[in-house]
Amino acid sequence: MSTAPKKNAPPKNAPAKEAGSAPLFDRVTLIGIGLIGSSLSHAMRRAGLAGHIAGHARSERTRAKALELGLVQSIHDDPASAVRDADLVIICSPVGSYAEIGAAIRDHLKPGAILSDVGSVKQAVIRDLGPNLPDGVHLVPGHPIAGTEHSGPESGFATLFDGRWCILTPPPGTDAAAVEKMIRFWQACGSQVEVMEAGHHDKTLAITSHLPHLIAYTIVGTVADLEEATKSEVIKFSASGFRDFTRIAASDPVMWRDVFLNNRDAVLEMLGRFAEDLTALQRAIRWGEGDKLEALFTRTRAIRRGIIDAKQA
Ligand SMILES: NC(=O)C1=CN([C@@H]2O[C@H](COP(=O)(O)OP(=O)(O)OC[C@H]3O[C@@H](n4cnc5c(N)ncnc54)[C@H](O)[C@@H]3O)[C@@H](O)[C@H]2O)C=CC1
Ligand SMILES: O=C(O)C(=O)Cc1ccc(O)cc1
Repeated sequence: MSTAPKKNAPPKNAPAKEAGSAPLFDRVTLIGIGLIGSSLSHAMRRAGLAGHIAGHARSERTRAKALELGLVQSIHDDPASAVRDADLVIICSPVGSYAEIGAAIRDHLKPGAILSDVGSVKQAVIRDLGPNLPDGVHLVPGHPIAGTEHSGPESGFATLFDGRWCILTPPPGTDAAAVEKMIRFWQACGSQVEVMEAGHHDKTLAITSHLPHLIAYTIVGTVADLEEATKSEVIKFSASGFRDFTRIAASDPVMWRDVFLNNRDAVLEMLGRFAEDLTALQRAIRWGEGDKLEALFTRTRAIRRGIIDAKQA
């Protein structure tokens, strides 16, 4: 019997919804209905967070799928009509699309509405969505640290955010009640929430998420460039280490292009440090400096054990 958590099980750490209590938001609009947008719909419906979920998707196929799967109660081919009367708008598309979406929706947002997102970088989001927002609209950017390598409206599931962090990066001076409401929203979706400054978020995620993805894309690309006979042997005998890299390197190309283009400075800074450390390892291998290799591998093993212990605590 499988011991994996059920994908539609109630969240462990979310407050239970009282029978008959009003939803947190009367109307929520999702812009972009892929992995994260569809997972949010599942999680919101599980917790009864929205009176009505509206959606915007560019393609006819995604709009039809979103209705068929019951992810939205209304679907719009134009973002401006999708956000009309919404109390909460969550942009769930690649971050490179935000400037265009912001320009299309800003004059149609309801006074008092919260504008949020799920993008993997945060300073660029404030840069692209913050200016020219109407008075009374509250920008509360967010980033769930939860995902998979899959994309599209069929790939979402209700438990994606359970027990995972969601980081909120409201710009200084953001209405405290709007931030508090988004904390409650994400907790009800199953997450633990941390509020942090956007620049700090981008530096932290550059090393914990963006660089690991870049390394995975590189190593799988290196294998792809090997001559055919060697490549088929690599695939045939691939140990789980390489297979883990191939999973990460199967992540959405447009989404990750936009992450690297929009967190350029922090990624380049971490990449520089990584390249120096890699060169030091190369040198240790060349000169047979086993003590250096063993000392590093001992330190990194302790980090892994620390992560596992922290999860179990
Ligand atoms: N995939 C992951 O594991 C995670 C992704 N994120 C962030 O979530 C966001 C969405 O990613 P996914 O759901 O994974 O991607 P996805 O590829 O599954 O879905 C994105 C959807 O946005 C649509 N889209 C693109 N440009 C658009 C535009 N101009 N207007 C409206 N829709 C547009 C696409 O057609 C697609 O349907 C990204 O910003 C990403 O950085 C955050 C955490 C985890
Ligand atoms: O699938 C994985 O291993 C991930 O790392 C998912 C992920 C991708 C991007 C994010 O901004 C957050 C989480």
